[in-house]
Amino acid sequence: MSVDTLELEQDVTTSVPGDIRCEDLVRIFSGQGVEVQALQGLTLRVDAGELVAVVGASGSGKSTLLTILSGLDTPSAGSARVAGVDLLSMTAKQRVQYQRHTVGFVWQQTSRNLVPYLTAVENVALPMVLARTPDRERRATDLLKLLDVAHCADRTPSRMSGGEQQRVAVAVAVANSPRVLLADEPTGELDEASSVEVLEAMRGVNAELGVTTLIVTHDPTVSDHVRRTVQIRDGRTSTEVLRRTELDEAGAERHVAEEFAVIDRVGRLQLPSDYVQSLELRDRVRLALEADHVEVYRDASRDGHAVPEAEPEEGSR
Ligand SMILES: Nc1ncnc2c1ncn2[C@@H]1O[C@H](COP(=O)(O)OP(=O)(O)OP(=O)(O)O)[C@@H](O)[C@H]1O
Repeated sequence: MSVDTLELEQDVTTSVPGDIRCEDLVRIFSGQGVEVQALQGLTLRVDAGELVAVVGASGSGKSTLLTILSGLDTPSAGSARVAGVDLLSMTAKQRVQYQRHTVGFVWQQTSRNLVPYLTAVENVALPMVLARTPDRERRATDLLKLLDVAHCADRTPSRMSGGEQQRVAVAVAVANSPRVLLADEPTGELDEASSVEVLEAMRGVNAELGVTTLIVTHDPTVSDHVRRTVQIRDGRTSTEVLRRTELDEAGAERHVAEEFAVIDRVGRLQLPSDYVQSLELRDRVRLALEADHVEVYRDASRDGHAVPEAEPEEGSR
């Protein structure tokens, strides 16, 4: 389905760069004398209209980040802004507005996304009833078509597959034209084929509606469906994989994926653990600044070798 058949209320022209901006985000959970630092200075920027996946091992802080971005939890320190809204200083009333209009969510549990006794079209129309959006049924029908689940319009969730339920859930999440769509493990309960359908449907919604989309998952295959994948490790963004398509000499398309380390505002970066392990780096490393790159060396003094002298800086005595 093309965009012109779906009336868009999304005004992407008013979007400013950096629809999601988290800086030095910290979330500490404390209880029974134990403190857990779920987020340890996380920095993340997602521009308007981008589709980004956040991946990471269990316990790395993905859900904590998403719960904060959805306005259900507040960070202990740092800053978090979504579509210009400061999540640390929202009033209760602003929070309701934020959750109703600025962000849409898709949760892992299909049962959490849909009302079981309503049909698909009624589920999609429901958030629009609360927002008093006109022409609800037509928009709901158009969204179901966009998500390729028009055939489910009159079915209740129990008569749909898991993948169909999640695609209807995406339609519900974007019903009120949010600026940002957040999804927490949207394919967590699905088989591989259904997961691909849901991820492709989310990609379609991102492309057609221009809604900034963040998918949080532990499924590394999500990288095949998005152009940017951010890896969280120990409550911090560590690396990013950017994918692009280029033409080779014969004019054939090929997909290229490049991995980058994330560097924060003050210059901190985390080396990939396989680099650290393969060179047995620990405690400290020696850095050398070259014309267009930085070199990282194992601390030779630990190995009992003489430490090579650093080159004197030009102009120094
Ligand atoms: N309410 C809470 N109270 C105490 N600790 C918590 C709470 N929520 C999360 N944590 C801890 O914070 C850390 C990060 O948890 P989080 O759920 O964000 O990770 P995750 O990457 O989403 O993991 P998973 O993929 O298993 O869902 C974990 O060590 C977790 O045990």
